[in-house]
Amino acid sequence: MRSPKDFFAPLALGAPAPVREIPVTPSRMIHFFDPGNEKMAAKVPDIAKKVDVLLGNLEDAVRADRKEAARAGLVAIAKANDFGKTQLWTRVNSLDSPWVLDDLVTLVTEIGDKLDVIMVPKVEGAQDIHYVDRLLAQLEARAGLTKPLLVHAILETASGVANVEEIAGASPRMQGISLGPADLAASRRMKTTRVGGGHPGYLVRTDPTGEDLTEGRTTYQQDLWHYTVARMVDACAMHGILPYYGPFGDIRDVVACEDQFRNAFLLGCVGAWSLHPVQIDIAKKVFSPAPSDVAWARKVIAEMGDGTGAVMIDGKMQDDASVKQCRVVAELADALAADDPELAAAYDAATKEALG
Ligand SMILES: CC(=O)SCCNC(=O)CCNC(=O)[C@H](O)C(C)(C)COP(=O)(O)OP(=O)(O)OC[C@H]1O[C@@H](n2cnc3c(N)ncnc32)[C@H](O)[C@@H]1OP(=O)(O)O
Ligand SMILES: CC(=O)C(=O)O
Ligand SMILES: [Mg+2]
Repeated sequence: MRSPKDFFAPLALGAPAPVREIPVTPSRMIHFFDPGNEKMAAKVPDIAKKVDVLLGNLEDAVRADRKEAARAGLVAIAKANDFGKTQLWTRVNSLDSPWVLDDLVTLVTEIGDKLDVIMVPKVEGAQDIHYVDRLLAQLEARAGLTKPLLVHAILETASGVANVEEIAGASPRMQGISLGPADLAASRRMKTTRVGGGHPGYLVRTDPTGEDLTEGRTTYQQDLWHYTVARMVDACAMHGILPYYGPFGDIRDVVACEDQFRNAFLLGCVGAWSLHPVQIDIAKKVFSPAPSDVAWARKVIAEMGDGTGAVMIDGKMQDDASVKQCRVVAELADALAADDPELAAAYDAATKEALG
């Protein structure tokens, strides 16, 4: 553990100083693509206009014999394009793999100035972040980078969950954490066989109403990921970094995908992954607050004045704690609306109606 006094010191001579605050730019969807897949790569310039984050994936879902092609493809795409405000991230291979060292050396030295965040899979504890932290500092110094790269961890091992608080605070580079439900299920020896989402067998049932135990008993499916997402959100909030839901693998089931994303949004996550173009608009819709919620938040803020005391608004008691929640929603809405005239108009129209 570094001394608090040294926490913000660069870890290599010539490396840029770490950031003091994680930049909070929109990241409602982290759109995954395989940079070695020519069909997908061809779509990237157009997709970049629709997403907050574009992520060149080098890890799982890229075949072993395509790892080098994916890495080279990402270098070529980054060099050939300027994605403007759309962030460019990558997911490198896991730290125990034969590819990760070349991933980091190549990407940082070739396109380190184009990359915003490096996603590290299968993080087990702070030691994994410390390793990446030092290596990145050395490579940043070699590449002459002036802006430090940020690090995002995937929460997808049982030990990662047990250590999530120390992972979140392991380095000033830590930008955020995503839930990785597929590898996490495997690591925990859960008996699911899918990528994220719920399971019909994970349920509670109402009490029996008579002798027949099968009659008249409603069942309610439960959220397999509630505990982990809530714990991840707390760890991230404690350390001033951003939590995300990860992938929803049933691409066809756009309805359940929206539900899973919304659960994460309500619990505090700022975004989720889109694996397929069809999931981009789902994430945009879910992780942009609804106009009616924004209008309500703005109304409470307006009526609460300096935020102290208690008032009744439409029959509901408001005080310091509820106005703080309203500020979270209103500030997020303002940040998103600043770059999206359509969203800004929807928020303003709903606010006008609510305020009369
Ligand atoms: C557990 C984890 O680690 S999750 C993270 C790792 N997984 C990933 O990154 C998966 C990324 N996504 C994909 O590989 C693909 O979307 C798949 C395999 C899920 C589905 O691919 P397909 O069967 O080709 O889907 P589909 O036929 O609907 O695709 C339609 C078009 O969109 C393109 N497309 C599909 N996914 C993407 C994407 N993520 N980004 C850009 N374009 C895409 C396809 O190439 C296809 O192009 P075409 O019309 O020119 O042929
Ligand atoms: C996100 C991811 O990598 C997983 O679910 O395993
Ligand atoms: Mg995984």
